[in-house]
Amino acid sequence: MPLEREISRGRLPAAPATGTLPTPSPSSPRVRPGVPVPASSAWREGDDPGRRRFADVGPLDLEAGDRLPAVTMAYETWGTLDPDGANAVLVLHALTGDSHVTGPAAPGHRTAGWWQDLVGPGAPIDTDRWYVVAPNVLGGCQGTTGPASDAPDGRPWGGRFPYVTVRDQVAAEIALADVLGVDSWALVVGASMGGMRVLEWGAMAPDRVRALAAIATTAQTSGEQIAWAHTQLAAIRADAHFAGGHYYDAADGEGPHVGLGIARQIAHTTYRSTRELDERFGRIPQHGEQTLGGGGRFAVQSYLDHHGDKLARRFDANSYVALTESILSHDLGRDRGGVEPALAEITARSLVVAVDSDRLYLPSQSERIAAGIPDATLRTIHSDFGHDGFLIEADQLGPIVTEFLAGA
Ligand SMILES: CC(=O)SCCNC(=O)CCNC(=O)[C@H](O)C(C)(C)COP(=O)(O)OP(=O)(O)OC[C@H]1O[C@@H](n2cnc3c(N)ncnc32)[C@H](O)[C@@H]1OP(=O)(O)O
Ligand SMILES: N[C@@H](CCO)C(=O)O
Repeated sequence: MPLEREISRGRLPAAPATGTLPTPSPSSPRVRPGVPVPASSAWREGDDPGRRRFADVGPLDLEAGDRLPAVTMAYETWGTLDPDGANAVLVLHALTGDSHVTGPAAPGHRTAGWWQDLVGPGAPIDTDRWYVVAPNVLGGCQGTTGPASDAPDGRPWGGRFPYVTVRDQVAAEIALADVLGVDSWALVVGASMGGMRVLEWGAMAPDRVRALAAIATTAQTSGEQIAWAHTQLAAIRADAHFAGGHYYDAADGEGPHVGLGIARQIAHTTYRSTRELDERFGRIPQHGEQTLGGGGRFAVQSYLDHHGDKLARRFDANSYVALTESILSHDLGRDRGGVEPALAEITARSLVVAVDSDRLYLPSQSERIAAGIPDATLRTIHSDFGHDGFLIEADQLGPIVTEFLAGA
């Protein structure tokens, strides 16, 4: 995709005075733990694209020592599970993604699927062939148990939500696979934070992952990645409306939208490349704004304001904190003798994809993964857009995934 120079002309609408925080509101009939969902009951894309399903997967003992007494997983499926169960594909979303991988915007999903060009009928992950499952991550805010869910006392967990690790998130996804009756996945695929879970799937359940694809990710969160995350967490926690995570019942109805927006702005800068920000925006003033002593913004400031505001309207700050902390915890080598020994134990046929301009999840981190997994192929996407290349460069990622799946 060519680098565009288009600058939005519009000013943003004012941020809402009161919060409209998304809260999990499971409304579909629940799947009971241990009761497989018959393939024939899986809803087909187009039937009701906004309808998530929910599975109660029971209690979860967490790595850091706490216990979630009840976990609900929200998920969507496309396609039909073959009678032999051999065609199941698990798609794992990144930090602020959700289960809506593909399909049109619909109630509960304000936008079309985030991997629309990669997953769907006739797409590289062809839902006419594959039974695709996409859960919302543990700790998230799109239907799966997270900080906005009710604790046993009937009030939202809020700041009391326990620390969850990437391994806890995968443990919850393994429990979901049990509920769905999927014994082994033909492919587990994800990028960024989703890629961390992909690797943990390969390490935690090697007999249940026949192939994996880890995209724009790392086997171990680095010091620099922790540093970027730290300032994002600090921005949220410094917002007086955060109140230690106990803001759902705030008397003034306010949430920490400002802090969350700033966190997103920091993050979004790391998601894009130096070259893009310089060539696309450079020093151009935002349309109609005076930057030299006039209190106005450069276009890139307006762009970041836009992305910060947009996330603050659709995401829960407590989930952002919980998921960011899970990223901090990520270390495939923890209690496994180190990263290389852990990678060496992964038996799945593996695809590792780097984005060459990614300055957050560095190509060298993908190289390390590919060098460590015995049966791994490394491919590189060439992009002007940095880390977000995994979302933008479907025309490159698609053929790579198609080729990899051809060997399935
Ligand atoms: C698995 C997952 O990660 S799911 C989550 C994926 N979704 C997100 O991350 C949401 C945030 N969005 C993004 O990160 C990106 O938009 C992507 C990766 C989805 C797509 O990237 P691009 O197509 O390059 O979009 P880009 O970064 O240019 O953003 C476009 C937006 O910026 C706005 N914009 C561009 N320039 C300016 C400006 N000067 N001032 C204000 N707004 C601006 C556009 O109007 C557009 O707004 P809209 O998205 O509300 O329509
Ligand atoms: N845009 C992606 C980047 C993180 O990988 C997200 O928000 O999840």
